[in-house]
Amino acid sequence: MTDALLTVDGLSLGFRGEGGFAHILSDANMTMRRGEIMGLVGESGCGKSTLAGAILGVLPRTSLQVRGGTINFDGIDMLSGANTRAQESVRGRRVTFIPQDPFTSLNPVFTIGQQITELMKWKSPRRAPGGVRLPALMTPYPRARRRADRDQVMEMLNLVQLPNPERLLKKYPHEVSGGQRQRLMIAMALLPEPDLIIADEPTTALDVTIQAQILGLLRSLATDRGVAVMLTTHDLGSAYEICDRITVMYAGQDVETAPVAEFFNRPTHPYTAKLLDSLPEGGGGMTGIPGELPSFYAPPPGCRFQTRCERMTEACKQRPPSDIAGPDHVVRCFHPLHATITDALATKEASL
Ligand SMILES: Nc1ncnc2c1ncn2[C@@H]1O[C@H](COP(=O)(O)OP(=O)(O)OP(=O)(O)O)[C@@H](O)[C@H]1O
Repeated sequence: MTDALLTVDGLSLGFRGEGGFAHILSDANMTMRRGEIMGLVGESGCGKSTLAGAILGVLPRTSLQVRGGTINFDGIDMLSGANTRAQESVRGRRVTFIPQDPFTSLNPVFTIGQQITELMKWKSPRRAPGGVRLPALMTPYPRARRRADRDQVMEMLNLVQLPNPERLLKKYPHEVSGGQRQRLMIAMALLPEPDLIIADEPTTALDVTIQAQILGLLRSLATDRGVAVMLTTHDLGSAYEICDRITVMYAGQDVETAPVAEFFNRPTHPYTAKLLDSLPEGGGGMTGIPGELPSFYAPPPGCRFQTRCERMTEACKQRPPSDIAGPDHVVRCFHPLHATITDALATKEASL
C-alpha cells in the first residue's frame, strides 16, 4: 500500500513469566494511513495496549521477547536494535501518545507549565534533530526557541479549549479536572506536530458526558492537521463516531479490518458479528460473548476463535486461517459471513 504511514506485519511477541512464555501477539498485522483515524477494538486482554506499546517502544525490555515480524514507520524499522537513533527521532515526536489515565501520566510534583516546557525542550518541532548529545542538564534551550515554543503552547491550549492558559500553566496536575487534564494530554500529544497519535482508551477514566467532547475534539484537531490517530477502545459506539477504519483484535491477532460503514453494516468475521450483537442498546462496552479467550501460554493451533465459534469445522482446528482480502476489507477466517469474502476465499484456496 503506497500511502501507509505505519505497517505492522506478522508481529509475534510475548513475555517470559512464571507460567512459561505468554504469546501476547501472534502474527499481528495492521496498517495506518496518513491522516486517518483507526479504531483498534476487542475484548479486554486481546493485546490492544501491547500492540500500541510495541509501536511506542515502551514494553518492558527485561521480559519482552519479539519472535517475529516487523514494525515499519515511514520507512524506519522500529524493532531493529541497530536503528535506535532513528527510532528515538520518531518516538515522542513523530509518534506521540495519549494515555488512558491523564492523572498518572503527569508528574504531581511539577506544575503543568514546567512539564510542558520540558516536553517542548526535547520534542518541539523547532528542535533540530541529531547534533551532539549532551547530558540533559547541559543541553541548551535557546531563548528564541523557548519564546516561539511558548507561543505555540498558548495557541494549542486555546485550541483544545482550556480557559485561562496562563493560570493553568502555574497549576499542579491535581488542581485541574479530569476532562481538563485529558484536553492537556491532547495538546501535549499535538505540540510536537506528530504524524501519528496513539490514543490508548483516552476517555475511559472520564465522566460519560465529557467523553464525547474529548473524542470530538481529538477527531477535529487530527483531521484539521492531517494527523493519523490509532484509537484503542472497548467502546464500539465511540469507534463508530470518530473512526475511518476499524481493526478487531482477538487473542493477540487482528481478525478483521474494514472501513467503518462496512464494518458495522457487513461484519464478516464471526467474532465481529458477536461483538456487535453483544452491544447494549445505544452502544457501550463489550460483554456477554459466551466462552473465554484462549490461554496465552498454550494458544490452540488453528483459529484462535474456534472454541467460541458456531461455524467451527475441522479446518479451523488444524491450521490458522490466512487473511482473505476483499477490496479494503480483510478477514482472518475459513468461514466468513459474507459471500464476497467467501468467493475470495474459494478462489484463493483453489489456487493453492
Ligand atoms: N509485561 C507483561 N508481562 C506479562 N503479561 C503481560 C504483560 N503486559 C501485558 N500482558 C498480558 O497481555 C495480555 C494482553 O494485554 P493488553 O493490555 O495488551 O490487552 P488489551 O486488549 O489492551 O486489554 P485492555 O482492553 O483490558 O487494556 C493480558 O493478558 C496481559 O495480562
